[in-house]
Amino acid sequence: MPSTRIAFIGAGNMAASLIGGLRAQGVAADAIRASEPYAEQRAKVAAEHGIEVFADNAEAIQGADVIVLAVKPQVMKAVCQALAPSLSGNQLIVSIAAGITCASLEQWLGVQPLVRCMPNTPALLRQGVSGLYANAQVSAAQRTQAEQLLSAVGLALWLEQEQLIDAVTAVSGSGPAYFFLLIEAMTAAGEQLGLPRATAAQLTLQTALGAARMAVESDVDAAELRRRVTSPAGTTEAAIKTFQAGGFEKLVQQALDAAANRSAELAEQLGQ
Ligand SMILES: NC(=O)C1=CN([C@@H]2O[C@H](COP(=O)(O)OP(=O)(O)OC[C@H]3O[C@@H](n4cnc5c(N)ncnc54)[C@H](O)[C@@H]3O)[C@@H](O)[C@H]2O)C=CC1
Ligand SMILES: O=C(O)[C@@H]1CCC=N1
Repeated sequence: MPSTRIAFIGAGNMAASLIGGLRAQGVAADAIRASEPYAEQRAKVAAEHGIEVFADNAEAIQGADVIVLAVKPQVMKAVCQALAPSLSGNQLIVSIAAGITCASLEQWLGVQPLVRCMPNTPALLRQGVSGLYANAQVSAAQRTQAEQLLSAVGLALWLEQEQLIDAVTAVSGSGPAYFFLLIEAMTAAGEQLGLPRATAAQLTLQTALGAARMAVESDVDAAELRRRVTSPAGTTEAAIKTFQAGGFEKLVQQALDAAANRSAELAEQLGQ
């Protein structure tokens, strides 16, 4: 993104991941600014990425083509309302907040080109995935800018309907935590079976990595890969039958429904 100037409002985990991805792609430090109320966090992000980090949000957005809203959903209204008078009409706003709709952002900021998106924490390793939705004010050039921003840290997938952001949040936004939970549970179970904890952890982690890479790189789907591990009347079948007897698929659906519902609920609670 050679000539695009980007300002991040909030320099926490997700902003730092995005900034790291942009810098790794060769975006110049002086093309990126950020704002952050905590002095310690300002110093950390400035030192790590070589960018200027301001205490004042309005100062950070001066001259920016793209403004990334990376604060928690609960403070978004106050942040936007305070920022609104400092915006110039055609700056592209990219919000990464869970459960904050374009309608709310338009209400707080005025009508602006807006991209609402949902990234995830593997962005830190440039292995993230994001769903993006653009409102009608976003130009083709701004769509490209938003896509380049999110592509710097992983895959970026456009959505035709804003509502689908709730589903993206449930699948991939929160998704890393589900895999971490499985890693925690498998490590603990391996330890219960007598393995030293460190060995159980290594076996689990390398298996997760190997399985994910196989699923990504193979030309057959996950169901077929699973079938190939599962010998008739063997050990895998014994484990899979146990998962399924406990309602595994139904539980996963219920969990993702809960996440999507919470995203919609946040929009209700924090909106307008
Ligand atoms: N953590 C995750 O897995 C994901 C988070 N998100 C969204 O990203 C957003 C940020 O989340 P995180 O980076 O995890 O949180 P975080 O708490 O690490 O970062 C938020 C930052 O905003 C700063 N901040 C607070 N008040 C501010 C203000 N008035 N002006 C400017 N900055 C202010 C905080 O000091 C903090 O550094 C949230 O809206 C969340 O919904 C989206 C996808 C995944
Ligand atoms: O838990 C959350 O609300 C945020 C959004 C997706 C991941 N973390």
